[in-house]
Amino acid sequence: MAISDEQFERIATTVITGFLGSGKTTLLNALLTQDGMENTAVLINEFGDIGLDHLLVREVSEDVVLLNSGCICCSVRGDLISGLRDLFVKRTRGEIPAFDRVIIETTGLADPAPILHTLMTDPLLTTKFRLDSVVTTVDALHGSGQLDQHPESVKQAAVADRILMTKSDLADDATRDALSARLRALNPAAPIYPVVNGDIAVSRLFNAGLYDPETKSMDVQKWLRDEAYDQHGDDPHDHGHNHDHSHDHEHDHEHGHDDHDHHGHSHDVNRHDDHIQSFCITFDEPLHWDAFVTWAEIFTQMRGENLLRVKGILNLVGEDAPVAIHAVQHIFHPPASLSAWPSDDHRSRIVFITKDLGPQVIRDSLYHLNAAISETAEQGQPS
Ligand SMILES: Nc1nc2c(ncn2[C@@H]2O[C@H](COP(=O)(O)OP(=O)(O)OP(=O)(O)O)[C@@H](O)[C@H]2O)c(=O)[nH]1
Repeated sequence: MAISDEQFERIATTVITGFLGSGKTTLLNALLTQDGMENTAVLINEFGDIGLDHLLVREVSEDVVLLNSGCICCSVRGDLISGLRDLFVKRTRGEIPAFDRVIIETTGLADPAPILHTLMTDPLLTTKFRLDSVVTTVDALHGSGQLDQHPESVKQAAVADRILMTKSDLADDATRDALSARLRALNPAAPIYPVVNGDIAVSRLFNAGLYDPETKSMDVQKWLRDEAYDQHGDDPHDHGHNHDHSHDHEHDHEHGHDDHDHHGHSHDVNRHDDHIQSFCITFDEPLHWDAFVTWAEIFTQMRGENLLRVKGILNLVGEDAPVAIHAVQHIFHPPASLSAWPSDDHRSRIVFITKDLGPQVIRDSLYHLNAAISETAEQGQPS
């Protein structure tokens, strides 16, 4: 699925998030010593003890700008915009090296949504930078308690493309396994890598976005990973949840525990995280774009805070090729038109990680909106 080089001229951006003290700075320090990281610019909230002369490090403050809605989930970060713009201008003028990647480290208490919204919506940033991956650090020992007590910690795990279980040397097998199962239930598609002192190859963390710079194409299947989620079929009257947990998670954690289900999220674990659900909704019949847009407007306006992360590939009426959609809470990324289907599976598939919002209401509302628009379109046809 070749696409124009323009997409790849945009600078890949990785966001590192994770709870206070979960090892973000340790990770960043370790990453920056690896080969191939020489052209990386870093934006961090505090300088801390990072001191790498050859790198471009710039501090950003907690300057958050509320959009018209006045909602913190929908805010954009003015400092992030000015920080990235400033870096880009200096790069263009040759005042700093031509970095080809940016890493943004958030503060430990940050809700990552405003940062992602900023990268997804600011008109200048979206033409110069592309969100490549969200990497979330979770403390192997304290992560479970933090998920219980801090909603930001749950959001940080839910929006991740990659989860690093940091300080894996400090937790025993049972603790790591329980946390791993819980994280998998929260975010089935993100690979979970156990890490000690930030020691992980950068290649595992980058290139998680829709655009694959190695092949210069869009790798939808790798990005969507809908096979990792529970599937909810297209019959609105059949809400039997298919608990076929044939998930295919990458998982480096090898310590032979027979009592741990390495291939699925256990329902014992789900009970502890009753508010968060992850699922995939599929539609066999093509969708009307108007139906999807109407649905998206209603849900982002009314339930945006409950939509932690949404990704999908849509089969649209009248279109031969699919469209990729992507949202974080209230904000939808501009849809990306693909040139062809990635496989023979031409169903629309949308994966959701939600809070207090189940698949049935989402599925039914989109199904009925689509049916209503189909009916209207058919009635408008000359007989
Ligand atoms: N034993 C062990 N300690 C670690 C590991 N990773 C980080 N630490 C320690 O954990 C502490 C917190 O690590 P940081 O990297 O500062 O965590 P952070 O997420 O950047 O912290 P904040 O910026 O305060 O949110 C430090 O004392 C690290 O040395 C690890 O894998 N194993």
